[in-house]
Amino acid sequence: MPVANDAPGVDIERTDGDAETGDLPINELFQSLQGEGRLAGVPSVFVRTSGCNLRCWFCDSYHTSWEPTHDWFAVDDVLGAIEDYDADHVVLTGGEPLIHDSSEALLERLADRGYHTTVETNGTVVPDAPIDLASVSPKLASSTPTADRDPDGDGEWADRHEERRLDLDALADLVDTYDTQLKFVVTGREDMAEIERLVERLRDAASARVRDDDVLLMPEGQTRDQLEATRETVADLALEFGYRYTPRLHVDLWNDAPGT
Ligand SMILES: C[S@@+](CC[C@H](N)C(=O)[O-])C[C@H]1O[C@@H](n2cnc3c(N)ncnc32)[C@H](O)[C@@H]1O
Ligand SMILES: Nc1nc2[nH]cc(C(=O)O)c2c(=O)[nH]1
Ligand code: SF4
Ligand SMILES: [Mg+2]
Repeated sequence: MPVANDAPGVDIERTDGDAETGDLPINELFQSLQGEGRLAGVPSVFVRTSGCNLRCWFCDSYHTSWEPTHDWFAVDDVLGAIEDYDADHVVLTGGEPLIHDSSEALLERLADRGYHTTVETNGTVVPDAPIDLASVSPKLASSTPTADRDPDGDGEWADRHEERRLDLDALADLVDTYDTQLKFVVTGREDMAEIERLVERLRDAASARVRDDDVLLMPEGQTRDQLEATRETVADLALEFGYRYTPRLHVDLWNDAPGT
């Protein structure tokens, strides 16, 4: 449900608020099967915040990054909307959910209520909040919106994206603080050298162990047709390098329609 257009099944009051008031900019809130990662297939409520500190050219949530749309909601009301569903798992995603301080308040409240929480994050921000699974997707060089790939113009985000996309200290902190999966969007074999180097550096920097099966390769693709073109290559790379493959179930099932 893009909450900016009437959201089916969710009846919460918009506020006039902003970050100052402790509200959250919400792009959509819906129930689906977790499509990615270790918990793929688990029914979950998804809370998608709006706004991101990066601009991946392939972002499948364009309306939270390149062209953000949202309404503001009080954390209590977001919690109420989640509780309207019969679910044990909540996935907080975006955009980049951890750029909002109020995401921490929401995570605290969800933990108090006994929900299992997954946070989908690009790994550049370390929160101070309880999280059951940190689903960290560090961004590779192949994500950078160079002029030829900028969906929105002439590459004006390329430098900022490049400067911000990897923060080894933040990644090590996340790995040391939370149960973490590292979920790389793979566009082709060219990405593997960077993944191997990053995993090695992270193993040196972090105290916690990073197992090969904590490293997930996810094919790039926003549509079934695009995935069709990348998934077999990426599955073969997972076999070759000994990492885990993750499907994108929601794309296979529903072609990544809004609210899925
Ligand atoms: C939209 S992001 C939101 C969370 C956070 N900003 C991040 O990037 O991890 C959710 C997940 O979708 C992945 N993703 C985004 N666009 C994709 C695409 N075109 N193909 C495959 N995965 C994609 C991201 O890497 C991340 O794992
Ligand atoms: N079904 C489904 N699973 C997902 N896992 C991570 C998602 C995300 O956008 O962060 C996502 C999503 O958008 N839909
Ligand atoms: S970090 Fe996540 S939300 Fe931000 S642009 Fe990249 S994929 Fe989209
Ligand atoms: Mg998604």
